[in-house]
Amino acid sequence: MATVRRVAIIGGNRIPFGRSGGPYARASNQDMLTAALDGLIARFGLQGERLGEFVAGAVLKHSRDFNLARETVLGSRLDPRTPAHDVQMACATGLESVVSLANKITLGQLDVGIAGGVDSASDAPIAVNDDLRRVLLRANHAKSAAARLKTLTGVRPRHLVPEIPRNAEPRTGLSMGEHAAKTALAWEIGREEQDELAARSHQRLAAAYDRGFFDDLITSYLGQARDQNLRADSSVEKLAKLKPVFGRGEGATMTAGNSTPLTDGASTVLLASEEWAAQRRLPVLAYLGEVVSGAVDHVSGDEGLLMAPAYAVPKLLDRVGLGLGDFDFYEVHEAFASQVLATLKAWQDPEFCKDRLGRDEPVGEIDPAKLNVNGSSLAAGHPFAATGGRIVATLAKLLAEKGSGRGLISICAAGGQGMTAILER
Ligand SMILES: CC(=O)SCCNC(=O)CCNC(=O)[C@H](O)C(C)(C)COP(=O)(O)OP(=O)(O)OC[C@H]1O[C@@H](n2cnc3c(N)ncnc32)[C@H](O)[C@@H]1OP(=O)(O)O
Repeated sequence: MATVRRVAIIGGNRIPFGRSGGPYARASNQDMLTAALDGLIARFGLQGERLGEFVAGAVLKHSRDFNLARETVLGSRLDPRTPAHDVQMACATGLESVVSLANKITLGQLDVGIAGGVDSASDAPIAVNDDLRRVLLRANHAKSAAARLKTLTGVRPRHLVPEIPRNAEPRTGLSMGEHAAKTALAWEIGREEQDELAARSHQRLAAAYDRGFFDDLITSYLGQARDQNLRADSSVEKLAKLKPVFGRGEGATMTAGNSTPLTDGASTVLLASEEWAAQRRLPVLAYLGEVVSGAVDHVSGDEGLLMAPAYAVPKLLDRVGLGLGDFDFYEVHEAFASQVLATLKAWQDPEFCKDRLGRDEPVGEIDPAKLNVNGSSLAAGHPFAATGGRIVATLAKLLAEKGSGRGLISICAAGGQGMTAILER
């Protein structure tokens, strides 16, 4: 018989995020995830322990990483008898890993585990094309060396063209930036407000580092002690000088400064039942509350690719009987500044709220002073699957610092999806 128990967030860890082709250019997903995992293990004295599960994922995975989480456990300081499995929900992978693990703790199926995520934009999986793969498979099945050689003589120059993963939606062919540019245009999101949001993200992340907020959340890695993308001196004036990179003509407002950079990094979060935490005398930072995922039809409908949270958050609020204003902190993943602003605008728009959400009143506004108070993905960078863990650990610690309260997480993801959750203390 299943029980239902609260899931405690005990702590998080990550490596500083690096820009694609930067300090981690030669590190694999497994290397980075192992570093983030071992950092967490060391912090909480879990060396040699057999945990309930390690649940993690990556968006860009090599075929050799068919169960990346399990291989990471085997290379880590955990007891190798700790089971592990992979999760994939694009940019929401990290949060989905947390939720997937938390559900097993809630149901009493296990007491403690670690969730995580990693991505390397530097080490993207380049594959051989389908034609060459078929020749190689035939050669592999050949009964003799001569037959194998004969099959291989069928290789033609066109077979050598590699399959390079494109940063594009499979069903539209547009990159996420191009999709976001269309949404920015539709919602009339201006350049200056995007640059303001981006500058604030950098300034707040720098301030959080300076006050030591990340001292126990980040393990230095390969000589990197802070997120490489962070520009403490960022300003609207500097950002205004950058040329648009997504969209066309006068309506193009999205630049390298108000978009997340391609990033490498990894994060982990320790979750447990309250009983386990109490037995270990480990303080609980916060508890995972309600969770809602969502998806929009960005292919045949007129929805923006990254607008799923605009739908999922109101559903989450209704489920728990709260208003948008009833939170102390809001962690809204900054895929692009324009994306955050379009989502906020949708919640204030009477027409969107009536026609799309079926509400008589707008969802409401978020106090900018409570939004991404320690900066977010525009400043830290966005190694796709590692962002959820970064956000959960940041928000849990903010709530622990405050002593009590409630925080809202909203993460948009490729494929027209999104994950939202509440943390409370
Ligand atoms: C659900 C989701 O999360 S969807 C989001 C998924 N993520 C993505 O799609 C990634 C999107 N990002 C990208 O594709 C790339 O990072 C791009 C296209 C935006 C930019 O790529 P690049 O042009 O290679 O960026 P690069 O780092 O070289 O920056 C371009 C210039 O802007 C400058 N710049 C970048 N950021 C800043 C900043 N914050 N302040 C001032 N200048 C900046 C750089 O210094 C560089 O200047 P330079 O040309 O004089 O050297």
